[in-house]
Amino acid sequence: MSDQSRPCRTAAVIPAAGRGVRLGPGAPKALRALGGTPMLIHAVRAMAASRHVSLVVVVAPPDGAPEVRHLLDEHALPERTDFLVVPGGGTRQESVRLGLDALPEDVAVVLVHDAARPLVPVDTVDAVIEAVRDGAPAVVPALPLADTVKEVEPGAPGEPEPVLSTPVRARLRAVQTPQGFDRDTLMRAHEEVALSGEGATDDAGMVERLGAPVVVVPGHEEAFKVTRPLDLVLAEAVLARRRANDGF
Ligand SMILES: Nc1ccn([C@@H]2O[C@H](COP(=O)(O)OP(=O)(O)OP(=O)(O)O)[C@@H](O)[C@H]2O)c(=O)n1
Ligand SMILES: C[C@](O)(CO)[C@H](O)COP(=O)(O)O
Repeated sequence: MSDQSRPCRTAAVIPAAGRGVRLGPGAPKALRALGGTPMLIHAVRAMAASRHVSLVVVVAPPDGAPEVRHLLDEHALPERTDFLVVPGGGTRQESVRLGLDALPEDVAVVLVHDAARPLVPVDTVDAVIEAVRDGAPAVVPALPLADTVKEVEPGAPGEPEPVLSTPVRARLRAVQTPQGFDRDTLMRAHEEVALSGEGATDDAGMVERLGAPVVVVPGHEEAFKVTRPLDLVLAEAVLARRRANDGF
């Protein structure tokens, strides 16, 4: 294959099909408002803010693809980026797989980014892409932990749980998204390492099971996941601070 015909585009797959049970009753989490705009639109803009990302695939709630397409059409998004919408599945792993299936052949680098991390800064996105382009098959942004972590023997809800061990905190990282991959490696992981039940909690973990190397680059405090109601309070505050700073 000549250099010119080699696949080279970078695409972002955004799983957005979750219900957001931990956030409480309401619309699917990705469609809930943050600063008056659906969380999903923030996440899409965060990916499209990278000049390297030329395609964004949004994985919508299973029965919500037309609504998501409509949302993308009615919000201002960069013209240089293409957008696709596909319906998602019952687990995050299934939703990511459905997004990967929609990628055109010329995509060589794939980011997988939670719609639930709407405020990731573009520098973090670019750092992940650069590490993949430099040759790492799988890259995760991550931060050191503030809390000490215990491994426990899970018990009944509300019952004391015996502690099994205390991992050395300095060796632990809390991982975020976007996670970046060489496309072939990620496809192979989803084909060979698909896990049943709840599936894998992140894509890099599936690549690890293949035996392929995964590296960590610095994450960002503002790339946190909106999971519980307090996270939404923090996200609103971060957004308000950004908007105030942009005003000056
Ligand atoms: N079947 C699913 C489940 C999750 N996700 C996506 O995976 C990301 C991370 O998941 P999480 O924050 O756990 O979202 P939910 O599954 O919606 O949350 P909950 O477990 O509280 O219902 C989210 O962007 C979510 O939309 C998905 O695309 N398809
Ligand atoms: C992919 C992820 O955001 C990395 O921290 C996380 O594992 C998603 O987990 P969830 O079970 O979907 O909340």
